[in-house]
Amino acid sequence: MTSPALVVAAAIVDDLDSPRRLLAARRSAPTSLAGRWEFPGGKVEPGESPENGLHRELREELGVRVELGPEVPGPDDGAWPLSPAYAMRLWLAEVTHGTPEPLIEHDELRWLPIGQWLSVPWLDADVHIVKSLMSVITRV
Ligand SMILES: Nc1nc2c([nH]c(=O)n2[C@H]2C[C@H](O)[C@@H](COP(=O)(O)OP(=O)(O)OP(=O)(O)O)O2)c(=O)[nH]1
Repeated sequence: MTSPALVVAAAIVDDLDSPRRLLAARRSAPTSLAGRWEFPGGKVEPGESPENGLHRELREELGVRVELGPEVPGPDDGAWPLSPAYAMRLWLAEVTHGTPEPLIEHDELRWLPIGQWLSVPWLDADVHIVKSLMSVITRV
C-alpha cells in the first residue's frame, strides 16, 4: 500500500503572537470541492522540503510571503489524515509581504474573526482540524 501524498497548508492568522482572525480560502476547483473552504496550501513536489513547498504554494495561490509559526501537529506522525490519498501538515503563519488574493484555485478569501472560525463550510476533513486549532490557539 502506498502512503498518502503530503499536502502542506497554512493557518494564516492576523498576528502570530495574538491570533484573532484566521484566513480561509474557498476552492473553485475541482467541481467536487468547489465552494468548500480550506487552509491555503497544496502538494509538496518531489525534492522539495515541506516548508519550501508551503512557501511556494502561498506565493502561487495568494501572492504573499509569510513567516511560519509553530506547526499544528496532527495525530499521524504530526500529519492530519485527509483521505486515503492525502495527509496534511499544517503551520500557523503570518503574512509578511503582500495582501492575500485568490489568484488560483480559490474564488474567495475571508478573514474569519475569532468565534466565527467554523462559520464557513470547510472541507470535511478540515472541520475537526479547525476545532483543534481553536483549542491550540488559546495556548499560543
Ligand atoms: N490545500 C488544502 N488541501 C486540502 C485541505 N483539506 C483537504 O481535504 N485538502 C485536500 C484537497 C485536495 O484533494 C488535496 C490537496 O490538493 P490541492 O489541490 O490543494 O493541491 P495542489 O495545490 O498541489 O493542486 P494541483 O496543482 O495538484 O491541482 O487535499 C486543506 O485544508 N488545504
